[in-house]
Amino acid sequence: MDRAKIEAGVRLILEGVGEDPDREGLLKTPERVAKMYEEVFAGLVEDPAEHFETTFDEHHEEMVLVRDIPFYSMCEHHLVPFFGVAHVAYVPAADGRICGLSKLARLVDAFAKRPQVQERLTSQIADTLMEQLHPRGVIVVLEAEHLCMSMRGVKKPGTRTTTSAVRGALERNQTTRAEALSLIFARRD
Ligand SMILES: Nc1nc2c(ncn2[C@@H]2O[C@H](COP(=O)(O)OP(=O)(O)OP(=O)(O)O)[C@@H](O)[C@H]2O)c(=O)[nH]1
Ligand SMILES: [Zn+2]
Repeated sequence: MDRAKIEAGVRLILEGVGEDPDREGLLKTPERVAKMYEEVFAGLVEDPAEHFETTFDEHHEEMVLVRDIPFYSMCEHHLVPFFGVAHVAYVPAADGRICGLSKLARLVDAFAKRPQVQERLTSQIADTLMEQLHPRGVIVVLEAEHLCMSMRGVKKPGTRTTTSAVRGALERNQTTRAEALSLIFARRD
């Protein structure tokens, strides 16, 4: 990532809004923001497939669901955060492999840490899981609040957007899909 370019851009934004980028409190702001962007856009320089180098041959053919994976992403239209939880479930194939549970959360992060729209983030997680594990099916559900809808524009704080991506057997088999959805949306208390 080109830190100098980000810093120059932030300085221009500060000037653009009528601030003085040379006043004490703002002196290090371009540098801080550049460091922050390196962190929140780290997914741009990461290959999500790398998280699936280690998998296990477990012959488990029932559904695996990791629910409530917190994520933070950046809306590509306004460059403000959208954030919430991801639920990722897959059904391993008969001759298929399972992955470490943490890898599902790493996969979510790899795609969340980019300029995104929620729909694409959801599909990318599902498609990569299909490619890497060749499972019978995958379902990914994301629930998120978009700050571009809360703090500005239409100003509707508290709205949550739910997106889903269903692949493979879960797409075809209504009973398995219903089971996944009832586990995902089961009451938490
Ligand atoms: N589908 C989709 N839309 C998004 C997402 N994040 C933000 N948006 C929307 O992207 C749209 C951009 O619309 P524009 O009309 O180009 O931009 P705008 O004038 O700033 O729109 P307002 O937010 O309505 O003020 C807005 O309706 C946002 O709510 C997302 O993840 N998915
Ligand atoms: Zn936005």
